[in-house]
Amino acid sequence: MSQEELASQLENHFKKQLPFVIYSKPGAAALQVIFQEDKKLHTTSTYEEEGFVFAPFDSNQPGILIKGKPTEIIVSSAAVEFNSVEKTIETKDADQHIALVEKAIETITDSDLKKVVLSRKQNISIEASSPIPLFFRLNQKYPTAFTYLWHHPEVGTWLGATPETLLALKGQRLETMALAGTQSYSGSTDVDWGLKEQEEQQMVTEEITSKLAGFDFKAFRVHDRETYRAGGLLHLRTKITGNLAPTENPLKALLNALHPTPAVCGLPRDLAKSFINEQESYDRAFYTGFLGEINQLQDHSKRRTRRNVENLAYKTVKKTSELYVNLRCMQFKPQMASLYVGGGITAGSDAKQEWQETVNKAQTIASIL
Ligand SMILES: C=C(O[C@H]1C=CC=C(C(=O)O)[C@@H]1O)C(=O)O
Repeated sequence: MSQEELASQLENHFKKQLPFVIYSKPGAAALQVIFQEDKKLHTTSTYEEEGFVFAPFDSNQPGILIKGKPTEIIVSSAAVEFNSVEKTIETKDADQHIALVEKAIETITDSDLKKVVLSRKQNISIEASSPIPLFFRLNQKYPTAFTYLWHHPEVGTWLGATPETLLALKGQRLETMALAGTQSYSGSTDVDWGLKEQEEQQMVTEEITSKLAGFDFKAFRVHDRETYRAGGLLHLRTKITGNLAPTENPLKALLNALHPTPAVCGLPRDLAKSFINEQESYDRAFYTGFLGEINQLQDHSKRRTRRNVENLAYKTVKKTSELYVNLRCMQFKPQMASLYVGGGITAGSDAKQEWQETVNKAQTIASIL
């Protein structure tokens, strides 16, 4: 299918105000799309259905579900090259954000709070009246991210290019990651990291590992820390993997343990949540929530080759869920985009630098507008 044909199918669906999601997994050549043919709002709190879930930051709220299996689409015609421009984003929120960060640093010094992720929302006037061209640009610009466009008439329209996997569960195999610490990318991933970033990321790794300690894993492994490039930014990342013993609805239990991670909330989780709810002056909605496929039956059989014909005997279909943290995202309204950005605050934070980090993060998504 050509990009024009796919874009026109999406435009039709969007004009009829029917729900849909289109997305691309990190590094994948194909796009995945699910069209819902009525306007119903399906929610899930059990995460047992098959479909695509879009869940808010507030873990007491259910996820929105688009039911079913995605259709895989390989776009045949080459995408039109989009020359992104550096958007100058107004900085009128700087004082407010810096004051908030300073308050957090004080609270961290005087209480048991160790880390809190503070964020802001920034509205920008845009020319676009449809989000569909924006999705194609995002997908072209960030091929190694999970890029998506999600729409439900009762909820809204969201787009993003996130570098962070919340969890992937393929059969019994779990993969997750501790992603934190940020610096700008300037041509090399061979960089030094400051103590603040290293400690901040270490806290995330330790917390995720301890949240998973209550599960019965075989071959549990905390991998070596690495520098990971996400567009114009670099992060510190530690992958964490293991084979989970069979249990009833492991996805729900894992979500309870992991969401929201200290990469988007803080430590201890309850204190960080209270600080966010009391001090951030806006509703995060789906920013720092999670999204992705749940309970998809996928064929994980090995390919048939002349040398391993016998593998056909081991055709394995596994229940697969792949969820991402909703970062580097925006809410789309005609002529108006709301960008959401944040960063982890610790005792070692510098308030002005934390502000600048949110400005740099906003570029990821602002550059396609
Ligand atoms: C909260 C965000 O990023 C998180 C993920 C990676 C690095 C982060 C940091 O360095 O602060 C944040 O924890 C965001 O992009 O809005």
